[in-house]
Amino acid sequence: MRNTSQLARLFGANTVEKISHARVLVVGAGGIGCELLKDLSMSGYRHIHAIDLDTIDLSNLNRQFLFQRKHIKKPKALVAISAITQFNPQINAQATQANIKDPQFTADWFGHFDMVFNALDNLEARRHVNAMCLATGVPLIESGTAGYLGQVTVICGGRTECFDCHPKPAEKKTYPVCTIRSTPTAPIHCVVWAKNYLFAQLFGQAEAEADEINDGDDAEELKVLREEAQALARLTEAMGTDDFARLVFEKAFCTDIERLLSMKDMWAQRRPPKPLDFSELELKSPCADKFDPTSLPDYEPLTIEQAFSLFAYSCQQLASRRAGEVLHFDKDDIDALYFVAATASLRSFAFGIDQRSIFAVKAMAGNIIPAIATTNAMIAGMMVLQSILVLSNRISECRTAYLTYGSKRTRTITKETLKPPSPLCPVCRRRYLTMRIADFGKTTLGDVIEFVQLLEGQRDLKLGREISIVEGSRILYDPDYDDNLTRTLESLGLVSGRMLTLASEDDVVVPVVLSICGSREDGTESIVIEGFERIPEFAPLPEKTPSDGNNETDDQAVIVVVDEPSIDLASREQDKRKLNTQDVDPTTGESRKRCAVDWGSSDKDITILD
Ligand SMILES: Nc1ncnc2c1ncn2[C@@H]1O[C@H](COP(=O)(O)OP(=O)(O)OP(=O)(O)O)[C@@H](O)[C@H]1O
Ligand SMILES: [Zn+2]
Repeated sequence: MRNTSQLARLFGANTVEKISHARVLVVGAGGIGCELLKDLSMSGYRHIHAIDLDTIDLSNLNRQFLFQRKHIKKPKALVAISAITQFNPQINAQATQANIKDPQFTADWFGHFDMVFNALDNLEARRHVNAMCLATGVPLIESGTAGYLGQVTVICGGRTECFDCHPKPAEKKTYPVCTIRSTPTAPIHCVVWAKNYLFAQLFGQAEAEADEINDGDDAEELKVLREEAQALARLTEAMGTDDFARLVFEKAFCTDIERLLSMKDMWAQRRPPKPLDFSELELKSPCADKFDPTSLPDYEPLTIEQAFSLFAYSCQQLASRRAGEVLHFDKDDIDALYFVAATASLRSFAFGIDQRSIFAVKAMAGNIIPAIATTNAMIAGMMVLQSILVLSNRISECRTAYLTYGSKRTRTITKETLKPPSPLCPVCRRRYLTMRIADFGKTTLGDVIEFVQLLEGQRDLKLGREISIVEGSRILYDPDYDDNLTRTLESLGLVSGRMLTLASEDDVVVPVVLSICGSREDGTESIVIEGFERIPEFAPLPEKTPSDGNNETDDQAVIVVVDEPSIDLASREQDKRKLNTQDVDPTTGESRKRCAVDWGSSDKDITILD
């Protein structure tokens, strides 16, 4: 760590003092999280809590530098915290392996931190942390990266835009390694396998690391990886010979599938795959020399014979090029695309999965964005700089910063001032209230409802009489479900710090944080409500017109679309450009950027074998 005098020269002695006392939470110890934890510990932060639900994977090691091979399968948060503690033994860091959305992380728990850093990879968790920070008034530093693009912003409830002030692009799906390697069930799984595994292993950079794998905790998994890499390495020796296509085919669509079939348990509840027969298909298909790939339909799924011919043809083409260069998949490289389309199609035939056209495969394969360590490092650094401004109460100097690359802008990093909360934002418009309850063991849900209805008459919560009460995804009460009315909050598992959502029939939402108040001095009220002074003053929402599809009124109404990438490449390109260009704020008419990255993108997850 830099010594205190160096830090004081950089940030000022007062700020260094504040940094050393600040309690900060880092959510996510992956690509950005590892860089961030290292930077925080090197910048004088001492009270750091990291949380991550995941364990370390072989594929994380190329960019998550706090992790080593011996840590595979160990919890990310724990290993990351132990690594930064070695950099600076004076820090008082804690780690938790858990989902940040778990109810144990109550509003009270969030409220104990001075600042929260999001280093996440999905929209849902980001939105949750955003809501918790707004509810508790804790500043949030939000971040995201996608390939060479990155973004950092600061969210201070009531003062700045929040994460939900503008609709985000739909979230994309993540793919566990075993789905890709062993149990594909959808066309995209086959495309990811063809591109990231088969193509990369055969024609990309030789995979040296598999040879260095040591036996350890996860010897089984590593052994299989090593065997697979070695078997493919042996095949590349046959590249350029007449046998090459047959050997690849037999390994990928016969031997490997037979190996999977031998794991009987795996197929107890699933349809087992069928190995494909090279000789049988060879007899039915024209040989590679006479085959013309341009005769294939671009927009229709291939037949198995067409897929086979395309496979043999593209193998031959790529093998002749591979002799002189290492190949990288590029959706515009026609040989590479043909190989991926053909092998994805053959795998789909083997596993009984729907077929996709070459055009659709191009869209799917082209959408995969690699995670880049340098981008993560730059974004993490910017997060720390923003955090120091927040701690010094210089929020007005905080900026949303964008990292761009390859665009026409001359600067790689651009910034823009923070905007006030959007009057249309369903999350910022909420009235975050605190309900103080004297005794969770005595107060019933019925008491709470009675109290809210009384309050409605006095304070105009805009909930009306027909309210429902939800905790997370659990419905506790609605007008058609009153089973819990006589149950105490304690018996419903509600403890201090949990957040209840009160919702009206018209989707007006009032989040209420439960809190214990002990016995009240006057001994009269068992429930009181606080926080009205924090209610933002927004003008009423304009009447909705039928074309206003975008303005959600409540996050419970949001459907996170999990779909495969659109096959409309032209509009995808337009969408991508939209993400990076100036846009007009509908509420102020001002020109503004929306975002540089896809906040919900988990595409990095599918570069499993990079
Ligand atoms: N709800 C959540 N609670 C806690 N941690 C989460 C939650 N959602 C995601 N994370 C963590 O956020 C981190 C995001 O990091 P990153 O985007 O680098 O993903 P990764 O899984 O480490 O890498 P890759 O996906 O490229 O293999 C991950 O470690 C992930 O486990
Ligand atoms: Zn908002």
